[in-house]
Amino acid sequence: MRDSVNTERLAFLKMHGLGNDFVIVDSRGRDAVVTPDLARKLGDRHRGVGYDQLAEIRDGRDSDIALDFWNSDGTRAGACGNATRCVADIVMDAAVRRNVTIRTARGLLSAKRLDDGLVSVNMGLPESEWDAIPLARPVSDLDALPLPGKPSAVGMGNPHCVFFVEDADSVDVEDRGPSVENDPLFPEATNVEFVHVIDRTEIRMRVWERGTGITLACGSGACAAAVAAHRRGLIDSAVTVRLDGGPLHIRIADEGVWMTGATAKVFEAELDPSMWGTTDG
Ligand SMILES: N[C@@H](CCC[C@H](N)C(=O)O)C(=O)O
Repeated sequence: MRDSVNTERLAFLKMHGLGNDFVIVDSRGRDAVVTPDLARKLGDRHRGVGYDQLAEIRDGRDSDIALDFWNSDGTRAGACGNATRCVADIVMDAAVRRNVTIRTARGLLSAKRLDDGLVSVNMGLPESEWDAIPLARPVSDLDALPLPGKPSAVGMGNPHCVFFVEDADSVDVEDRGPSVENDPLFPEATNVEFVHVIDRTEIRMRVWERGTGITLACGSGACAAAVAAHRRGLIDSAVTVRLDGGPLHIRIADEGVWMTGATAKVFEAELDPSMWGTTDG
């Protein structure tokens, strides 16, 4: 056996949801191709393509499609709300449909196109047990974690730590994000949100994403922020989350947390074979 050079070009699509940007690889009808190494290489904004998350589309068994998510540092993510909306957008377009079901590590999600063209996804019910979020140990109150600032912990298929601050715009996210992301209270690390309440239907949020860093928007983070604010009695069940990249509309319902917002295609391209290694020949 010797290594032979991979000559296959890998097609991908670049999309974004409010500036939260994604590389989308369609692996339906074949084995998965994304590895931690490929995810890291592709995620490099200088030597690769650059993205916040990579979404690999897989064949669905009990759903229309399945989705795997990767962060730009090569780690896996259990949920990615904006990438789910972006993929739902193109899958619904291709099938000339207005709804789609998507199997993710988080569970079975459903998405639909609204009359105004925006894509809405039901991100499921928030996790409210410490070991499902997950936290490293039980805490007496998920809305007053034993950390400076007493943030809230919310699981949306991935962990979130939501800080309520006076002014989200004046938080040094790059300074505060990484230490919370890697606090031992979060055995799988965490996404970190800084939020202030504008009124009962509007909040402002900035985010530090686990495995990626500062992003212009985070869909699961917006859901987590709304859930935390609602649990604290600060907002109604429908709220607009004002992110650096634009607004996301969140509605907390009995069947799950709905997230609605814009999606955009950027370009389609093919990855040079040299970028994605060798195969045994
Ligand atoms: N941008 C995403 C969340 C991405 C996953 C996250 N970084 C993690 O590791 O959990 C979204 O729109 O939800």
